[in-house]
Parts: sequence; C-alpha cells; structure tokens
Amino acid sequence: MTTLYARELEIAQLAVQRAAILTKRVFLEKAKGTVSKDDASPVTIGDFGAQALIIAALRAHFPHDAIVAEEEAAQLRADAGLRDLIWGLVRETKLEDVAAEGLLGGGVRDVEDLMEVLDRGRSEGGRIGRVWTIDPIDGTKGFLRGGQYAIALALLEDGDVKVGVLGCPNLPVDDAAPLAAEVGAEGEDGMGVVFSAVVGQGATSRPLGAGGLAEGKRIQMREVKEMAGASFCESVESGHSNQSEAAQIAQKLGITKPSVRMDSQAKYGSIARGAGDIYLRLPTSKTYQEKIWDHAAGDLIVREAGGQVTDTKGQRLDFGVGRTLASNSGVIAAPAAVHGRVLEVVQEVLGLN
Ligand SMILES: Nc1ncnc2c1ncn2[C@@H]1O[C@H](COP(=O)(O)O)[C@@H](OP(=O)(O)O)[C@H]1O
Ligand SMILES: [Mg+2]
Ligand SMILES: [Mg+2]
Ligand SMILES: [Mg+2]
Repeated sequence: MTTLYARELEIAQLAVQRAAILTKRVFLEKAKGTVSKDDASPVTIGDFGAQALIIAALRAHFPHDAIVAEEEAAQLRADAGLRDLIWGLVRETKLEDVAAEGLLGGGVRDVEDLMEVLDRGRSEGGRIGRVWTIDPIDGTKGFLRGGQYAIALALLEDGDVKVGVLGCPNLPVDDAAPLAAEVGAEGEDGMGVVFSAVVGQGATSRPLGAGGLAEGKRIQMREVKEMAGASFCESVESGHSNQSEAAQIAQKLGITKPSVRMDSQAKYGSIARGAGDIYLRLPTSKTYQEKIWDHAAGDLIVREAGGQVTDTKGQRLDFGVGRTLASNSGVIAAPAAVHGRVLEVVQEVLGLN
C-alpha cells in the first residue's frame, strides 16, 4: 500500500536534513571566522546554500512543481566571489547516510546551474496546482545569535498545505524537554529535530542528525487543563509581534508564566509536541504581510498535532493568495479545545470585537 504523499514527505525530510548540514557548517565556520575572506554575512551564505540544495532535490524528483522560495539570486549575479563560495559549499554537502544521499540525489552541476536552481524559486504561488514553499533559514536573527532557527519546506496543493517539514538544528531531540529560550551548544548530543506532517496523517518528530530514513515518533499538543499552567511563546523580535499586547492577553487568560521568546517556526514545532501550548503573533503594523514560507509548514504541523491555527480575525491562514498571506493578519495557534477562548481574548485586547 502506498500512503498519500509518502514520496513527497521522504524527499522533503531528506532535503531539509541535508540543508541543515550546510547551515550548521556555515554557523560553526563563521563562529571560528574562517568562512569567508570577504564580508558576506554568514546568513546570506547559509540562505542561498540551503535554498539551492533544497530546490535541486525538488527539481530532481518533482520537476513540474512550482516553487516559492524566500531568497532571490539577483544579489549573487553581481558577486562572483560570493557565488563561488556558495557553490563550493553546496557541492560538498551530502547526507552522511549514503543510502539516503543516493535516494535524495539532486545535485547542482556548476555555478551557472546554481543560479538556475535558485531562480526556480520565483513562482508567484497561488491557488492552483502544486507549489512548494521554502524558507532556507527561518529566524535569521536567531541563526546569527546561535539561537533557534528552522529550515522550512511545505507542499501546497490548490492553496492547501499537504506536507510540512521543519528542521530545527537547535531544539532538543527530546519531545518532552520543556520549552526554553536558551539553546544547547552547537553539535551537542541530543540537539536537532525534524518535525513533519502530512495532511490527515498526523505529525511526527525525528532526530535531525541521525539522518537517514529513521521512523518518526508521533507528536501531539498538550491538553490544557487550566490556563494558569499554560505556557505561550512569541517572537524574540518586538518588531515582528506585539509583545505588550501579548502580555495583556496572557494576563487576561490567566496565564501566569512569562512568555518564552523564540525565533523562527521552532515555535510551531515546540507547541505541536506539547513543549509549550500557545503561539501568539500579533501584527505590529497594518501594512506588513506575513510570508507563506514563514508559516506553511508550521501551520500543518500544529493542526495535525491537534491544534488550531487562525489569524487574529479567526480565519484560517490562506496560502493560496500568492507569496504572502495577504488576506490574514497575525497568527493564533493553540490546542483546538482552547483556541476559541484564546481568540476571544485576543480580539478583546486588540479591540476587534
Ligand atoms: N514586521 C514584521 N512582522 C512580522 N514578521 C516579520 C516582519 N519582518 C520580518 N518578519 C518575518 O519574521 C520571520 C522570523 O519569524 P520570528 O519573528 O517568529 O522569528 C522572518 O523570517 P526570516 O528570518 O526567514 O527572514 C521574516 O520573514
Ligand atoms: Mg522566515
Ligand atoms: Mg529566511
Ligand atoms: Mg528573511
């Protein structure tokens, strides 16, 4: 029996795992100051490198699918040094598990091909057909400070998320580890996890490092028996989410613990496995439109783990509008049983009802 989206899931997981090898290396070498003689930001190198590796895998396996990726190659065209540096990293990055690398395949031939691969990510998205969306490094600020970041990949079909994969190199493998802002040292044992979900099939986690083709373990959101014991997370960046409104909402809900501030979609993965309960992302401006690659994988992983994800208006995130979530405003993610209550208080505090 073949399960729906089994191949998409396997390729997406391996592609994310391989991309994480590159981002971890870039982080470590940057920390030692040896990545580059020029002053290209390590996040730039990591972004382009990871995106190229993922697109190359998608090109090999699903050549007809559209791709909406965060980064654009234009900057690279004008910078041969940076291009060569990234190409060198991409060429050398392979999964440790030889069988897994063989299965994933999808190489980049040369520097020209690198540009071609990156350009494949320029689709406008939309409501028709198969569209992959990629955030090669989500939480660039977290990546730079050695905090949380994620490699995010999702498949949309006719605007709905069907497969979501999040690689989180700096989260503990242990699903029972409590939600914490601080990170274990890079390379430390027990760090690095991949969250995955397929629509209708639940959500799982598996170690990022051990790589290969390991079975995932089923994850579930935690049951919130009383709000006093609940924990909520939000962005580290006060410019990305209104933290003072979030504090008022938490207080009104009766949440007693301070928020856990964490970069990237690691927040979605963390609440999906019950390490935390609620994720609030409250708009800081009327004009900013959330990007689909910042939410698609996380949205499905939380919903498949028993959660509900809406915007502050109570509407589901609509990934079929284009490259952004133009019709949504903010994000409220919580266990399905308490989402309604959380939304009510959000709307009260934001003056939306
Ligand atoms: N004004 C803003 N409001 C909300 N999100 C923003 C924003 N400016 C940038 N972002 C997005 O916030 C993402 C990080 O999420 P978080 O704040 O949860 O860590 C960034 O992803 P990248 O780091 O991939 O660029 C970026 O796309
Ligand atoms: Mg992002
Ligand atoms: Mg990014
Ligand atoms: Mg960005």
